[in-house]
Amino acid sequence: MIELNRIKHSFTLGRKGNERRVPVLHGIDMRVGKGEIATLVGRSGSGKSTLLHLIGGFLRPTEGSIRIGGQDVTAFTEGQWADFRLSHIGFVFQNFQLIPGMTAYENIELPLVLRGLSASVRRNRVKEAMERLGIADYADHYPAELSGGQQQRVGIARALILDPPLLLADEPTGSLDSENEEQFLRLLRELNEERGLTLLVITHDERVAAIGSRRFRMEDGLLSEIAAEAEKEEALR
Ligand SMILES: Nc1ncnc2c1ncn2[C@@H]1O[C@H](COP(=O)(O)OP(=O)(O)OP(=O)(O)O)[C@@H](O)[C@H]1O
Repeated sequence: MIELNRIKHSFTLGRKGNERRVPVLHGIDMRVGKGEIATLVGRSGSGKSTLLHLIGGFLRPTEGSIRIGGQDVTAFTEGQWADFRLSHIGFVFQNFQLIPGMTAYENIELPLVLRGLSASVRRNRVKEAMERLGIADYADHYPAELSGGQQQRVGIARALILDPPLLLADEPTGSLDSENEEQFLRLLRELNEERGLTLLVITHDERVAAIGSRRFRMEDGLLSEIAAEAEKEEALR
């Protein structure tokens, strides 16, 4: 589902004429198969979010290539990325990124509007998603009128309303208490089992990292697989 080949990324800092390049990712190879749950840990500033933004098409790699769902997306234009994201990738962030001037219902409906679906199809799908996530009573609430856990569920409903095969999450439980975190992890596992949803989750939290069938670590812009390391140590014993 995700295939990264020799990915390098540098940011350019400073004023024009006096720029300097700051290398952040130094050659990343990563394969995540369909239906896998991948988790990514690593110190602050190690390059985790940069990697996620590359996979989501918000940044372009300085070198290397990216395939998602078998498609080479490396040279996609902005327009191609916008279409591709809508149908292939859902995003969940720590601070939920809901649109404050829209109700919970309208936030979840937005991807369906962008997709040009009819009002009756939209109504049925949003209703079903809200019931599934236990937020049907909050349809008319604005984000500021919802708890953190409820906002997170609205964010997930919006991310998955078009049934994308891949969900990318950046510190999704960072603002949740432990009860909401547990509910959220249960939901991710269910979605993975029921729909074969592929997940890539960045986290600082060991409990979240533990749901990964594939566990990766970023260290100074280099990626390694944790389970593979443990197996290697086992083999050397
Ligand atoms: N737009 C940008 N311009 C310049 N440098 C950037 C930019 N975005 C990130 N960086 C730098 O790239 C490095 C990696 O940042 P990144 O956000 O990927 O780290 P992270 O591992 O996700 O950290 P955290 O866990 O704190 O979110 C950092 O040194 C950061 O300062």
